[in-house]
Amino acid sequence: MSEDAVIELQNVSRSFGSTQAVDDVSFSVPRGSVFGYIGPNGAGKTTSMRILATLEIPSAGDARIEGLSSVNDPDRVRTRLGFMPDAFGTYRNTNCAEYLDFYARSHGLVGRQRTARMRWVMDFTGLRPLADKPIRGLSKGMRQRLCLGRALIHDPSVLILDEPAAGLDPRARIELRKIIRTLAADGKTILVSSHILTELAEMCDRVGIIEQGRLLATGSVEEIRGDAATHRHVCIEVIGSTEAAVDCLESKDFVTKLRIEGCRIHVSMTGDRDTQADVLKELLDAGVRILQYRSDDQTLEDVFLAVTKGQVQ
Ligand SMILES: Nc1ncnc2c1ncn2[C@@H]1O[C@H](COP(=O)(O)OP(=O)(O)OP(=O)(O)O)[C@@H](O)[C@H]1O
Repeated sequence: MSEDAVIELQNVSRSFGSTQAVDDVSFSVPRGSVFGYIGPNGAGKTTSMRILATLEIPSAGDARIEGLSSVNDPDRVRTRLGFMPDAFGTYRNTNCAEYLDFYARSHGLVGRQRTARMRWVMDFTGLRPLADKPIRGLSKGMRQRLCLGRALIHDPSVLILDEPAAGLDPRARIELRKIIRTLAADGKTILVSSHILTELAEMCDRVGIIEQGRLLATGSVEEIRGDAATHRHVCIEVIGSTEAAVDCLESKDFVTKLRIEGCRIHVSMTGDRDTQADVLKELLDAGVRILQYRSDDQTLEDVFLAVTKGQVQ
């Protein structure tokens, strides 16, 4: 296990008949951080999360939670792990308090310990006013909170949350984001999947992009933005005439487009971060006086579209 890796997939593969749901995926998540798992429908997110959560056996590779194998040591893994599935079944006449109490008992919590834990979860998730409400009467947002409460009831150190923001309104999403950050600040290690890419950008320390079972990129949002781009957009503001800068830029065949706006030049080019840095050096060497040289930022959606091919299986 790599040092400090609390959640770890090691060359995990899983196939269902001819479908390769997860194909040699490896990544690790250090303690107290949030890792976002992004991918289109059918990419393999749920399958890999279920493998970590001891609910699925990989065809190859291993999944580890705090160094324990989800495959060989599932009982011990379950004590440390809270899993929030993308869909959860409930008994419709059960109320929130009964539901949480059932899971608290299943985890072996007794007496004052169980009462204290129930109280904490109700307060943390904001469910206390709804304690006596039957689950069938809960809104989508409140059901998600209940499901998160269930995952938290035994105070696990690791959380795996499969699409927790799906179907939530904007306010509920913001609240969920805050809850996840609070849990991470409290030392919990969290793996969260989503289609809502901008959500993950703000909530995650690192992200992984998966498509057709293969992990295409991992890193901080900034790193992925930089590495994924094969097209770069730069805005250069010069002092005085733009002529020398334009001459220099036009001599480069990787520069695909120039647009001049007063003393600003908007440049599109093919290449990586090194290319972008080389252009700055060449402009300075050519005597161009540069006031500003900045990337026109890519959104996480742009990155996602650049990295994935839109293939589904
Ligand atoms: N039990 C199963 N039997 C057969 N095929 C399965 C099974 N579970 C998953 N698959 C297939 O494996 C692939 C990956 O599915 P998975 O649910 O892991 O993707 P996902 O990224 O979570 O997708 P979504 O965002 O739509 O939930 C899909 O092609 C799916 O149809």
